[in-house]
Amino acid sequence: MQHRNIAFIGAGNMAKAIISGLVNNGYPAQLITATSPSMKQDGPLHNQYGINCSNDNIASVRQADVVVLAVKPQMMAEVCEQIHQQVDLNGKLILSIAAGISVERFYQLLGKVDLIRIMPNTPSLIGLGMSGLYAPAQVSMPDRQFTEQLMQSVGEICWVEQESGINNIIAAAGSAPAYFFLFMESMQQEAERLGFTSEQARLLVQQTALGAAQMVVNNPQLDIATLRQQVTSKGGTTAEALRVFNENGLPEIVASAMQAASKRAVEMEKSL
Ligand SMILES: NC(=O)C1=CN([C@@H]2O[C@H](COP(=O)(O)OP(=O)(O)OC[C@H]3O[C@@H](n4cnc5c(N)ncnc54)[C@H](O)[C@@H]3O)[C@@H](O)[C@H]2O)C=CC1
Ligand SMILES: O=C(O)[C@@H]1CCC=N1
Repeated sequence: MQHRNIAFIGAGNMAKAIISGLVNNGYPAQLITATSPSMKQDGPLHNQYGINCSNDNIASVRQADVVVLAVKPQMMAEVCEQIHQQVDLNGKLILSIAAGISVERFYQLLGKVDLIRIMPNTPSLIGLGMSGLYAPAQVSMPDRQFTEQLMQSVGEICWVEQESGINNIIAAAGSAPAYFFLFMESMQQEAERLGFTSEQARLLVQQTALGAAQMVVNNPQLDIATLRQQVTSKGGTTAEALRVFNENGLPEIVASAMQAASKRAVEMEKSL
């Protein structure tokens, strides 16, 4: 892929996940800078990944071709206004990974910049990310291709045509690792109650989750429902477990939870 000088503004969970995925996939570490207020030049991110670390957003944005805005949505206005006042962003590509900040809001904060919204998720850390991408019509093809390749280097990507699609990506992928973690936590707790040690319970759950996910990946010709049916013997144990899930409305709970995530992103867009 093409290599450009990238500055991550904000170096928290999500930025670290992308940086780790990029460096492990061979992106030149010397072309990556990460900033946060307490960042030391020779801090852990430098030692672990060999990237440049700084507490100076302005200097980092000035020397970058690509700026990844990776602070919390609530911090975004302050961070962008400071950048806008001090740096000419003309010719730079701005990538936002924030939930709940619209392109229109970024234009208010930064002027009419070249901007693409990315909605990644934390499995980018291990190269298994799932990112949604949205670019306004005027963004150039080379900028689209660069962003696509950047995120493909840490996982799979899905373009959305409408900006509102980013909020649905949040519901289906950005927030979704946490849904699976909650499900696995609940299973681990019950496995412990059934008498397994914490380590055994974790192994049982993680290996089963991994195996189930891998079966879905390896069998694109099979509906997920078919894989479920293959486990479910008539009158057997799985059928009983699934009956309890269904009687307690698991599909409806999942649907409401996803709608709540998307709705929250819409609310944030109105307030931030
Ligand atoms: N955590 C996740 O799974 C996902 C997060 N996102 C988005 O990523 C963004 C970051 O989220 P997290 O990494 O979870 O948050 P975080 O709280 O872990 O990271 C935020 C980082 O910003 C830094 N920061 C605070 N003020 C700053 C400033 N003035 N200048 C530079 N850096 C500053 C903090 O020190 C911290 O390193 C958010 O906008 C969120 O919506 C998107 C998809 C998934
Ligand atoms: O919880 C959040 O708001 C962020 C966006 C998607 C995942 N984490």
